[in-house]
Amino acid sequence: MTRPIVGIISNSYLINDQYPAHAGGTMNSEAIAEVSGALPLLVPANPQFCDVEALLARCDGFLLTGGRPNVHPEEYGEAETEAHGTFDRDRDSLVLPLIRSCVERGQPILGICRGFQEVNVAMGGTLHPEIRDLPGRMNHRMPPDGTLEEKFEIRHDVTFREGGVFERLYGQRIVRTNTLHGQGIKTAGPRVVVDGYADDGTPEALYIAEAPGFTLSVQWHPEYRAAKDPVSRPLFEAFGQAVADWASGARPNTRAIA
Ligand SMILES: N[C@@H](CCC(=O)NCCCC(=O)O)C(=O)O
Repeated sequence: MTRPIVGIISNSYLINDQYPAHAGGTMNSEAIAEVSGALPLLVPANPQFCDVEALLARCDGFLLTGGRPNVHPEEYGEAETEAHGTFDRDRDSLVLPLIRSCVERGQPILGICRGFQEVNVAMGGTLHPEIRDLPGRMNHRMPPDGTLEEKFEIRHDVTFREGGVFERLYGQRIVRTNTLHGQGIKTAGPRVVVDGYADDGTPEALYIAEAPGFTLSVQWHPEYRAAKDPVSRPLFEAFGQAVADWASGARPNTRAIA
């Protein structure tokens, strides 16, 4: 049987500070291939090379990966400041409409870190430029000079809403996760259900209310040690099931939900 195809949203890099490239972390491909059971296909995140319609037709679901550049504040109606850091306007212009189409059609998406923030912005929410500057918040950024193990170290609890989707997925209300981000959700979009929080109040898990398909997204990085980590594995397995269903031709009844 052919495997379902998951489009992995890439990031733009300069190799050796010179050669422009689209790249995706190997751990994303590993999680999709080995835990979700799908074929990972790297998507150049730039509307110059691919359009939403073609992606929706070719892929069975999308992994909205993490990424250093932040979603541009104009996408949520705010002016750019120095605190907003660097951007990737090409990724913004491809991925935000792609998310809205997937939500409407019921085509599966799994958002991670920047991808989690993109889902909120695509659905009408806003972001804080730097959450560690907010009173009572911890620093959620990775140590700048650490090893990979230190950067992806498990650092805080996430508590899920009682009886919510994530509690049902994990069979428990509290899990422990890594954390590698500077921004965070300020206001949730009208249909964005924040289903889990860190102890300092930072939104960590969400889904889209009344979406016909899989929309679970997380602020942490489940792609790290996805096959072994007990918090990562169930999420990638559930996403794999959703993309397999989509690939088999199963379509959610969007009319009943609208
Ligand atoms: N830029 C956003 C999202 C953070 C994020 O996705 N981090 C992953 C970094 C992966 C990499 O190093 O390329 C924020 O800071 O909140």
